[in-house]
Amino acid sequence: MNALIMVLPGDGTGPEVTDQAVEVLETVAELYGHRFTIRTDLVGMDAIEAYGAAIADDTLADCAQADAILFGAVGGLTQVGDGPRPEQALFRLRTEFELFANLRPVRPFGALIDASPLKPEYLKGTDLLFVRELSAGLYYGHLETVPGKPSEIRRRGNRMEAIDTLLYTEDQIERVVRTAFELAGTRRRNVTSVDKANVLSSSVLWRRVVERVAREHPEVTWEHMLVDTCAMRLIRNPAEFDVVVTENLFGDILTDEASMLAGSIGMLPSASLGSRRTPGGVFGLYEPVHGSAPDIARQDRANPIGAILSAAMLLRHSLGLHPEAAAVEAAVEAVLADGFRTEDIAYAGGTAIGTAELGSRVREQLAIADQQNQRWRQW
Ligand SMILES: NC(=O)C1=CN([C@@H]2O[C@H](COP(=O)(O)OP(=O)(O)OC[C@H]3O[C@@H](n4cnc5c(N)ncnc54)[C@H](O)[C@@H]3O)[C@@H](O)[C@H]2O)C=CC1
Ligand SMILES: CC(C)CC(=O)C(=O)O
Ligand SMILES: [Mg+2]
Repeated sequence: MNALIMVLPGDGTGPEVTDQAVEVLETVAELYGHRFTIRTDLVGMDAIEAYGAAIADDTLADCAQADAILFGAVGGLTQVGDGPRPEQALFRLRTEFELFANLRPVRPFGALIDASPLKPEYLKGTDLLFVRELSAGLYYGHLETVPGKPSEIRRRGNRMEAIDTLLYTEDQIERVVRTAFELAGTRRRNVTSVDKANVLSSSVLWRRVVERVAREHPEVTWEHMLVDTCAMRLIRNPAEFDVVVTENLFGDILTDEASMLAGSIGMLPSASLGSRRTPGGVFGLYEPVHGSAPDIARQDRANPIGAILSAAMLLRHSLGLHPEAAAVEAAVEAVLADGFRTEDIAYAGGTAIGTAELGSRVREQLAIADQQNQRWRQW
């Protein structure tokens, strides 16, 4: 198939891990006979320097032409003062393309079971999917798209105060909850909806919408759970969860916590999906769950697996290439089973290698699996 993929590597370790994911996509194209056109542009700090904005309008226009976006990470060590912030690139992309459903799967690899700080017996059977609402909530106070919704630091008398606004419409809740119930139907048919309904009005509305959508899906079991309880139960019994749906901020925090079930924040991929259809599926932005990790940037130390598994999600959700996506995941599994690890997961034993070598070993495994398949076909 032909596909146009927009690549936005960004800041810090973003370019290092994205390079590995792009090379994996190029290997998939070569082995499976696809033609992927890769177009790359600046986002984050370099874009602020070059274009005066964290993402340029022209870059957004190019993204609109693409089947999918592969994103690295944005952000620096220190926050810039009043000027544009690199993180605004993400918010503009999420808003522009109405990327409302952020899928973050957490499935610890067998070879890494000892890399998690949790004892192996607690991790047994863990396979969960977070569906994080991505288009609204506290993070969107500054955007003009929601008029009269303040987020600012201001003077009150001779002291300062700060305000952020948390706003959710019924429609914003309904579309993401519906996505979660539909996805649960393809898995173990269980949804946990996470909120803070004992305190927040937005959570009370969230619950009402969940109850309405749940009635349309009698085949799916479900429950409400308060976010503080969820944070605790994710560690005490992660295997009890199938699909977890929650609002933007809670989902951001809980998924960083859940990354440790997989051994490292460097392991988790994500897909941010909207509703625009592509020839193979749905348009989306794919990025690892971690940030720009400036503390280890340009040292060949970052774990590229979250980025590579994000590329696998891109193949599956935006291009409809399911066997290719599964082949990438199997190649990652094989590399880990062979004992190769970046330093963040090296305490599970094995051989510590750098970002680039891990990526090349995944590509090598893809080629080996392809040769084996060809041999099977000849027989
Ligand atoms: N999607 C994005 O672009 C995101 C951007 N950020 C931005 O990233 C910057 C740094 O934020 P932090 O709080 O430090 O979060 P972070 O996720 O970048 O790093 C947290 C810790 O995890 C480690 N880490 C992260 N990714 C890793 C990888 N692939 N392999 C091995 N270790 C890894 C880092 O070295 C660091 O010790 C900030 O400017 C923040 O705003 C944060 C989260 C997401
Ligand atoms: C810039 C941040 C809000 C991004 C983030 O932490 C995330 O999307 O996980
Ligand atoms: Mg985050």
